Amino acid sequence: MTSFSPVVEARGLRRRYGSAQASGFTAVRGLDLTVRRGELFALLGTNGAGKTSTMELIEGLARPTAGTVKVLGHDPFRERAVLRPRIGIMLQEGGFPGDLTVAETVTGWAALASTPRPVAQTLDLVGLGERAAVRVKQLSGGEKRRLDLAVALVGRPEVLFLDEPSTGLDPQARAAVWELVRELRDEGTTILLTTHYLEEAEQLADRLAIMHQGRVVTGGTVAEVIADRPARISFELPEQPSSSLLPLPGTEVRFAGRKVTVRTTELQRTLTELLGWADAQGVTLHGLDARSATLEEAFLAIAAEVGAPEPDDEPTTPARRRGLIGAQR
Ligand SMILES: Nc1ncnc2c1ncn2[C@@H]1O[C@H](COP(=O)(O)OP(=O)(O)OP(=O)(O)O)[C@@H](O)[C@H]1O
Repeated sequence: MTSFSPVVEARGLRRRYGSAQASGFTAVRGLDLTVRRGELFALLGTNGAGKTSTMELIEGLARPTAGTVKVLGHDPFRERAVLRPRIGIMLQEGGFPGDLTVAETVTGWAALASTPRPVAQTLDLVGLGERAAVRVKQLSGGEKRRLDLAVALVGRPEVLFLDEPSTGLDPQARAAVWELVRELRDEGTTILLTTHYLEEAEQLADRLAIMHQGRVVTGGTVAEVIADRPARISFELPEQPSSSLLPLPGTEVRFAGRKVTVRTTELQRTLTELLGWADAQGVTLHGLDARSATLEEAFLAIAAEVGAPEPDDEPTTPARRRGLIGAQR
């Protein structure tokens, strides 16, 4: 495998729970995903979109119903023993024995690695240094989450899989986890994480994909994902305007009293036209604000646009028709 080969490459992945009959459910429906060496890739999606089901296939914890997945050039399910020392996995629930202490738990996992981090250093990294002697069953929810992260990190993995790493953490602990994840990426670790926090993806991800109903609906950098979404300009006029007064072709203009909101896919051009109009009219645009779409707006629009789940054999969604699927580069 060359340094240009992807670290994770999934093609046409499918995962079906239960039987092939009507009682079964296909949670992953032909998913393509590429994670490059050294990048931090975030997998986002609505509840039940299939993120965890996908992660488990990539982690080698389950076998795909169809399609292929390679991690560091290996089949993660069949070549688990080869991959195990090179990857770190943080599951949604670590489920470690409650009677062991924090230090004993991490020491046990360190023993499986060829060049582990020192246990004390690992616990300090995740903010559990003071809790080393505490039994796992006595940890708070947030502390358990940090123990899950410590176990994933202790083997100095080349690739780190983090399933909702900051869920259940208070804002301070979440910021600390983000900082740690950033440091690990900067040291060269490839990271694939799932999250419900769009801010987390915006802050951390080099690239991301948004899943819905078992498929990747859109992907790319944050800027690429939001590029298709209309930007918004808002301002207030001194008196209630009439729509004919605002010559802004190709935009959607809404009036609420004196307040005006303009949605446009060409922010610079519309803003130039608007300012030219205001200048010519001698009008002051109070509280003028112009901003690109946010990731949250893109996410909500995707969730709203894609309709009810299709039958398994019907691979057509509005998003697929728009050519968005597989857009991640
Ligand atoms: N063991 C199972 N048997 C049957 N269906 C399952 C099983 N596990 C998951 N599912 C279903 O597969 C779908 C995808 O679940 P998954 O946990 O992968 O989604 P997710 O994107 O991780 O969701 P969340 O954001 O809520 O954690 C859901 O509809 C879920 O009910």
